[in-house]
Amino acid sequence: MGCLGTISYTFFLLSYSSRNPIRSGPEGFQFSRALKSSSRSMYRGLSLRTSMGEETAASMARQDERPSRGIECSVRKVPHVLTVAGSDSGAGAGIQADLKACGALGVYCSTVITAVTAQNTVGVQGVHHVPEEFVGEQLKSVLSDMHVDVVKPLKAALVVDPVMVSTSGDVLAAPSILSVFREELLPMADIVTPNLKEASALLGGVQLETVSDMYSAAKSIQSLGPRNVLVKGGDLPASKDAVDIFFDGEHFHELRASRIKTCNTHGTGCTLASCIAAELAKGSSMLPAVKVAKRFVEVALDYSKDIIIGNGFQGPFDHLFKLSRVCNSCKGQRFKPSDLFLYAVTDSGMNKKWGHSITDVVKAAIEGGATIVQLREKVAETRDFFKTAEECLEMCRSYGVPLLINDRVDVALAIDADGVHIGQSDMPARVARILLGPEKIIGVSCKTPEQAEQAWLDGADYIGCGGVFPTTTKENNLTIGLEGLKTVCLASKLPVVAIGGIGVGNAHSVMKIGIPSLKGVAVVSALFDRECVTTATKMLHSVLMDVVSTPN
Ligand SMILES: Cc1ncc(COP(=O)(O)OP(=O)(O)O)c(N)n1
Ligand SMILES: Cc1nc(C(=O)O)sc1CCOP(=O)(O)O
Ligand SMILES: [Mg+2]
Repeated sequence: MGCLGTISYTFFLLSYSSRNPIRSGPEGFQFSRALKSSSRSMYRGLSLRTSMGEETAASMARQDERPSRGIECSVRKVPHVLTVAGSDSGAGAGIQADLKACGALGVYCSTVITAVTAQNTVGVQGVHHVPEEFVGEQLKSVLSDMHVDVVKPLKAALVVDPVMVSTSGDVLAAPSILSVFREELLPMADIVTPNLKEASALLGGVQLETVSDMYSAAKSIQSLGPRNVLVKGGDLPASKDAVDIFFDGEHFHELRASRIKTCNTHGTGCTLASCIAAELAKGSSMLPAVKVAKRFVEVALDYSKDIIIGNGFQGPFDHLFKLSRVCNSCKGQRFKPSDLFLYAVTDSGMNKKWGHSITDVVKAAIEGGATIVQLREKVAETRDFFKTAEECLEMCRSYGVPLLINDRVDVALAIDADGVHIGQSDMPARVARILLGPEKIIGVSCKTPEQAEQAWLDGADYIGCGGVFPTTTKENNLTIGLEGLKTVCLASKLPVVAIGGIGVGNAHSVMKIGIPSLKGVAVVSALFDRECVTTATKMLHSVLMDVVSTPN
């Protein structure tokens, strides 16, 4: 593919309030003027509303003037990215990548199209530029309607993805674009995300061949004006990992991801920049946004490494790698969040104390109302654990109750259990997902919103959140309290089960926090450190039923 002339860069303009940002970005050299005038007017609009007081009141009044849609509804703000970019008919990059990446990260994305390309996995066959005035018109349409949802804009941010040389080495920009980047865009940017070739071009053609060169490049590019720089080292020769260098003007961060062996890398740059914008839209600060974005791309590539779409050298990947799994669960074939309602976690020490066999306590818990069982054997020999797990699986299957294995992905695989529960120091959830495949249930212990976000990205099905109360069952366990539980439940995109010191005396207070993602409680001693496990489980079940059947 040759130089595409006007398909010369993509940039994203992002302005946001704490919950409701707007991002936009143009693609095309001829578009820079339209962009500049549009962005100037956007900034004017924003600064008006930023000044609070009368202007904010006026903005809110305008919202109140919105025509009724005929339904009573409470207002819920949605993080909102506006992207201004070109269309890719092959749907791996450009606007299509932005839409998919934002959708996958739970962010609304509106679009202004600057060019329409005819392209596929082989290359770009044609480009049709949208006239500058019409690009401006699209911008105006979106912003004049949707800006009213931005009640408290705090600042504007600009993410610049300098699309000049693609990962496949295609030259996408005329040399003249360089001065536009250096003089106009970079000084405005909050972050710029060049790959190695683009970084080299921005710096007048310097050779970038080592990680140490990338550090110097990040520093030099930052001196051109952007607040943050991410030099992407995906093309670094002889590098085992995909190394990127992030520089915020003061500190460097070397971000590493495993290098996925796949040809399906078309659109990784667009996707990374979209994900950064989406995370910023959700209120993240820059470095965490970059980390989530990098991880998203790594996981998406891994999920898509074997897919075949098109006959060319560089295929697209599946941004919505979650979709097939969501659909499966809709069909009820695998995990149901309601299974977390009364989650029984076994303990061999307690069984020994009461002279119970593990199969007996699992049966007793299920007969008392347990909706899912986890075998948590911390001291058993592998051979014994395997045998016990096989017996318990047979028991659980006969009742239609899922059986998960604590920590031991190997044992889960060996007996074909329904899934695993893993903690922050166990096998990484993304690796467990790869080993177990898309159908098995994976739960991850999380104490913070960041861990919950990561669990979601890693392909987990639910999170276990605790310790809600102090417990003697797990040594040195940090207690996060009901407040900590609330914070994680509010942030989690996955269903949550609360754990730690929960029993008949306090289960009510846990479930009453009333956050929809909280689906139940996971319990060890209140079920198994008892003479009669069935009675103990029935009592807890009845407390939980009271909560769900009592109106607020
Ligand atoms: C449902 C549930 N939530 C949390 C945990 C704790 O898992 P982890 O942090 O890995 O600690 P151990 O259980 O392995 O000691 C859990 N097991 N189940
Ligand atoms: C296994 C476990 N994980 C926890 C966490 O906080 O992640 S607390 C815990 C022990 C829960 O036992 P009990 O119900 O007896 O308090
Ligand atoms: Mg564990």
